[in-house]
Amino acid sequence: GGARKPLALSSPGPTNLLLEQHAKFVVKYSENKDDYEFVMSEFLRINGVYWSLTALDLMYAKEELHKEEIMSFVLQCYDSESGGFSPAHRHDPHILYTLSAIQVAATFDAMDRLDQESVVRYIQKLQNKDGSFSGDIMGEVDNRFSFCAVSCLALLKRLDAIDVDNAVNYICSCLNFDGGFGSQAGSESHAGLIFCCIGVLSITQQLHRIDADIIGHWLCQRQLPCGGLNGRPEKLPDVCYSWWVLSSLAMIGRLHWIDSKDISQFILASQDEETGGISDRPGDLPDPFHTLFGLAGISLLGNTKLKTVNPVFCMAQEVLDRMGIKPQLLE
Ligand SMILES: COc1ccc(S(=O)(=O)N2Cc3cc(-c4ccc(C=O)o4)ccc3N(Cc3cncn3C)C[C@H]2Cc2ccc(O)cc2)cc1
Ligand SMILES: [Zn+2]
Repeated sequence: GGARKPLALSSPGPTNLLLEQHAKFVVKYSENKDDYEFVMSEFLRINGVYWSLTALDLMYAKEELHKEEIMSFVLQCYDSESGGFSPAHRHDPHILYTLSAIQVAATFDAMDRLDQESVVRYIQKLQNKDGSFSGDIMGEVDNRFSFCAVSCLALLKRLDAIDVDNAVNYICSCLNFDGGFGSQAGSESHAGLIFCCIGVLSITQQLHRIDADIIGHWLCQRQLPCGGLNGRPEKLPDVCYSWWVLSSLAMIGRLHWIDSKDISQFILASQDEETGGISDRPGDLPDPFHTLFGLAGISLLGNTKLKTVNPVFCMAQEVLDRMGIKPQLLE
């Protein structure tokens, strides 16, 4: 009980961006296929490919990975019976992995390798009568899956394949009194779900359905004395929340409301000087997931050593420009 003591940064840690070391960390992580963690993390493998590839792309280093090798891995995850993608060969398909597969193909400009019509049908079948989306045939409903579905279809240029109005109405039915969104109607507000719901409204050009000042206020309250951002009140700061909060603020045109110097310092202090990579907070072990979202957050805050990142898709902006995809952003 009682307010947690603010996370005192033991040492300010690294204050400059260790780009070369992060590129090495990400490449090395995806190469050591034998160790225990790598095998045990098979359930997230294709997501790990998206996190690693996008982190490298933002650092102008995506050539470090072999396009053909990765695209053949992605296609091994394709389940031709359902039209969906699994995390690794012979696992069950899920909308989370289908989004990662499409994001990797888009980044490599290899969308023509995908059986696009079947993927569209897979996503179509996941929409429920109330407009919400399930993640797979097990039927669990979550606004994360609405974001995945709408993002996939936007990248496939096939938003016409679902009932967009019903999907938007379901999202709006989940708006909480504090201006935030949770996983389902009535769920507690959470920064990651606010990102997903604002992302759906941005892609469907419906951002006028929310009050940017009220949500912007809730998002700025996520910043702690140590500079880092948390995902909900009373939680510890975490680098990946800097992405969910900053990208949400960017979509609603309120990014200038947050103290960008302090949050940059928190992300830079979460870098690992020995191994490279970024962890969830200073002193913890780095991983590709937090490395991507830390770099994407720093890019959003204007660091020009990194490519411009699109706040909705968390991919290099140049990829969306090449594909002519323009989600709505409030000024
Ligand atoms: C180490 O424990 C976990 C817990 C959840 C997951 S997850 O896949 O459900 N997921 C993404 C996630 C990934 C990692 C991670 C470690 C090594 C790698 C290799 O690339 O990636 C670590 C954490 C993590 N989480 C959990 C988390 C992050 N910050 C706080 N927590 C509790 C997020 C979780 C959910 C998720 C978020 C975004 C997304 O695009 C996909 C999944 C993965 C590992
Ligand atoms: Zn995290």
